[in-house]
Amino acid sequence: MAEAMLAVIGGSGLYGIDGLEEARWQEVDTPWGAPSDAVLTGRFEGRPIAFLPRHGRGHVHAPTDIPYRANIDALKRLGATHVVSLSACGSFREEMAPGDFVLVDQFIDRTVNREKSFFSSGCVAHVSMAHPVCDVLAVLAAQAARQAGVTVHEGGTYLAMEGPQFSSLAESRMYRESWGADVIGMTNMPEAKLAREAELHYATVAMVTDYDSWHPDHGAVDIKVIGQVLRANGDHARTTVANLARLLPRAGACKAGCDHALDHAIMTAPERRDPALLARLDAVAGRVLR
Ligand SMILES: CSC[C@H]1O[C@H](OP(=O)(O)O)[C@H](O)[C@@H]1O
Ligand SMILES: Nc1ncnc2[nH]cnc12
Repeated sequence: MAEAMLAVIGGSGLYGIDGLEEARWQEVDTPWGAPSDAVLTGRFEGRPIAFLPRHGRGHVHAPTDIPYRANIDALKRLGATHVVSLSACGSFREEMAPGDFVLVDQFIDRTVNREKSFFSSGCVAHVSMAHPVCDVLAVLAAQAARQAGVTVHEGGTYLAMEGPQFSSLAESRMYRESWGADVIGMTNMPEAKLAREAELHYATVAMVTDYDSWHPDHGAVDIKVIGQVLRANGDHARTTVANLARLLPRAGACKAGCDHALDHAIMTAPERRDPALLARLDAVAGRVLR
């Protein structure tokens, strides 16, 4: 089995991490275009780690325009086996309060304007998304966040909306009351789908910044308040990453079978596959295509 390597995708407010040995920002070319930014690589207590700011340094990419495929391909190409997303989110639950972290275990994908798969005509594949999160990685991330002093909620459904505008009050109520969503954000889809196609273990640390717009005592979500919570959360997020890097070597096999998600997924007959598409799939699907 390949040595576990942690990659972190940093969301809003998290554009770098400190304390890496041999730290360097590395440009990575991918067949899917350029990633959001260069990737910060290095070692943490001797263990390899990669960090990619999802919106780019200086927050240049809107949720719709993030190059999700290039990001996942670049991390896989660098040798990552485990990807943790750190993401700001709104909360639909009273008990999931601003400052808390939620280890999401399900997603509802409401995004409509993004490239969602590495596969297409010429190499068709269907992976399972029944259990989109790596249970082993999520448990370790929860432990890492608790060690950092954060209130952690294990399990929750993340609704991914297109954005960039926040939800209306009617949408906020519908997601909360009828759809059973627990948190809301704009970026974890198609990221989680692509990580599964690339056979990466994936988990999300959803950092609650607000109560969206449903809460009678909190009024409408306010970007100024989100910014304040994100700044206050910065140290918790960075300590969680450091703790997780220490815990990761303990990761074993997961129930979702993340690292062999493509075992029976490709439908297109070998002789009918498009060589140009196969070439683009070298990193994400090389294990089953070689
Ligand atoms: C800054 S609030 C809205 C913005 O923050 C979240 O991004 P990320 O998941 O990268 O932390 C949310 O999804 C929106 O893109
Ligand atoms: N309420 C909210 N809706 C969507 N994305 C968010 N990111 C942080 N808070 C959010």
